[in-house]
Amino acid sequence: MRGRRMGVTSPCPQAQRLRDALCGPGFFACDGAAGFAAACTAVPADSSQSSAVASRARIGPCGGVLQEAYRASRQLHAAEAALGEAARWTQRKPLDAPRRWWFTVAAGRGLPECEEYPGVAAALRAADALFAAPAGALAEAAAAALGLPAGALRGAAAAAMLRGLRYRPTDGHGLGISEHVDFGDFTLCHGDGPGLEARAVEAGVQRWLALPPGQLLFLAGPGLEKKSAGAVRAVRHRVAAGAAERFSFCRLHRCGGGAERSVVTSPLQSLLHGSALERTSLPGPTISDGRFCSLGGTAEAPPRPVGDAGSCV
Ligand SMILES: O=C(O)CCC(=O)C(=O)O
Ligand SMILES: [Fe+2]
Repeated sequence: MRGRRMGVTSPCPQAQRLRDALCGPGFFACDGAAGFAAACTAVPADSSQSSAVASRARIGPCGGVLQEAYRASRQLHAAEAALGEAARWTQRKPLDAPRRWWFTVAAGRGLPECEEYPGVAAALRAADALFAAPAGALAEAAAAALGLPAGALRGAAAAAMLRGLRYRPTDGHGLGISEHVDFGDFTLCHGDGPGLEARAVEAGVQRWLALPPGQLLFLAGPGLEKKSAGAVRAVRHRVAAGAAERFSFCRLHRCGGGAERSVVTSPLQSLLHGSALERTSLPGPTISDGRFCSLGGTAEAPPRPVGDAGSCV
């Protein structure tokens, strides 16, 4: 069933590319989603800097909402860490010797409000909305590209939960999160440093592929696998232990959190493409706005090399 075509008639090149990525690896980098375009990956972590400064450098100075969200996440995690077992907003795993901590932003769940952590809740809600916009566009585009009934993935962007994760630095042994698939239709991830790895199968050989930090990454989930009758496979992924503290955001879509409602999404402002993954000869889609076929010329835009910081310093 894997790679089976799903009854799409004359797909536009971008929809074709999206379908190839979904039915192939199931994961890809989304380059150019509004608010994520400025994320920089070129500045390597400098061991002479504090991890917070190094992380900021990797996110880039022009990340806007995202940069504020990472600042808020660091602030919340630091405050919670100081509380130890009395922490109220974060969970941790493993319980006895935690390697990662996370808090959740979702409908019906509280966030630390103003007096306690000034600006934190607002920054995290803004981050949630930042992820929701490309999620809505991707849900529509993926349904169309796969030939699923219109609206098959509608509501996924709203029924979501955003996790703000922190990984402690390690001696490089073990894993921050062991191998798993997420729940829901798909996950969008963004990390401030390396660590996230996806299982890729090339020529029948499986290997762990390091996914680039500082980029918005799409990972197919079991919901999409089921809805596509196995044409798309949920992506197995894990987080490798790293020498630097790592922060990330992951938004899981249609995962039972939040109310089902249709969302009106703003179009993606420029390109999404799989540049980082193309380096590894895995296909990645070139996607423009929620309709995908409307900007035909952009499909030919050359891939941006990994680590190209663009206008960011
Ligand atoms: O931190 C990451 O980049 C991935 C986290 C993850 O896989 C998860 O929370 O399910
Ligand atoms: Fe995950």
